[in-house]
Amino acid sequence: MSETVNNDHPRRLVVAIDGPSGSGKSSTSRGVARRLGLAYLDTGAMYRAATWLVLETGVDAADQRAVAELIRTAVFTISQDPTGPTIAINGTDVTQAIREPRVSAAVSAVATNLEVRADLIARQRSLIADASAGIVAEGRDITTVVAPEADVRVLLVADPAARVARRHAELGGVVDNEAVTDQVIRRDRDDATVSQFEAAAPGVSVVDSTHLTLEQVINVICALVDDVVPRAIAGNRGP
Ligand SMILES: Nc1ncnc2c1ncn2[C@@H]1O[C@H](COP(=O)(O)OP(=O)(O)OP(=O)(O)O)[C@@H](O)[C@H]1O
Ligand SMILES: Nc1ccn([C@H]2C[C@H](O)[C@@H](COP(=O)(O)O)O2)c(=O)n1
Repeated sequence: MSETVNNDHPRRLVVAIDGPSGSGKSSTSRGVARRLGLAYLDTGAMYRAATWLVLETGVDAADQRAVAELIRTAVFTISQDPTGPTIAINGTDVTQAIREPRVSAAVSAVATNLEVRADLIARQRSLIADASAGIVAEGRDITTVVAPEADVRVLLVADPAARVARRHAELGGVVDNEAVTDQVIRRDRDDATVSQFEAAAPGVSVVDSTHLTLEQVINVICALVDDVVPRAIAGNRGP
């Protein structure tokens, strides 16, 4: 399907999207960024890359100071192209490796390390500030902590059953339900101890994707952008 891209923005547009696991943040954010000609930042990928490094180096994930020190000195290299985002840490491309179940199982331990959070939040703010053509950034605390001043702030939600089913399908239906439920529901419970993504903060629009196709969700968010920054996408909607 061809898509019309508009990058003739009247000003630098920042779109912030938060939500629980499997709500569709990554797919939706990439679609919105593609349609509006914006960069794309997957902040979850940064926590995953940090976790990959912890596992790779054998640092004890429970040793919060050691983990924080390891990440503080790490170099992240991130491509913000929504058609093919990549991430490397200390020179190793981990774009695929960070999706492995061992990383998904361990990531909350790193993402709930408050020193690591402070470090990655600072890096994310700077990446957003440097995105000269504007950006769609997604995660758990973008609307509330990383970029509360974003032009458009969205909390993307979906019923837990839909989120587990989506993740199950994404993993080819071969991973047992208990493991998938752990990846989605248990991880949300742990992550929610440090970020507020279960209820919308004031000024944040809730979009429920349970009964919407991906295309419909992208349309809803582009319409929210249109409301806030009319010239950003006027006349440039994709099919
Ligand atoms: N509106 C939708 N309808 C049906 N399936 C969807 C929809 N949005 C996304 N999906 C599918 O659901 C799965 C999870 O989507 P995605 O990875 O974008 O979610 P996420 O919120 O970024 O998850 P996580 O936070 O765990 O990375 C993917 O397979 C994606 O194709
Ligand atoms: N801004 C963010 C982004 C992500 N996390 C945590 C939550 C997840 O456990 C992990 C990986 O995210 P995902 O790729 O599943 O979206 O990182 C966070 O705490 N804050």
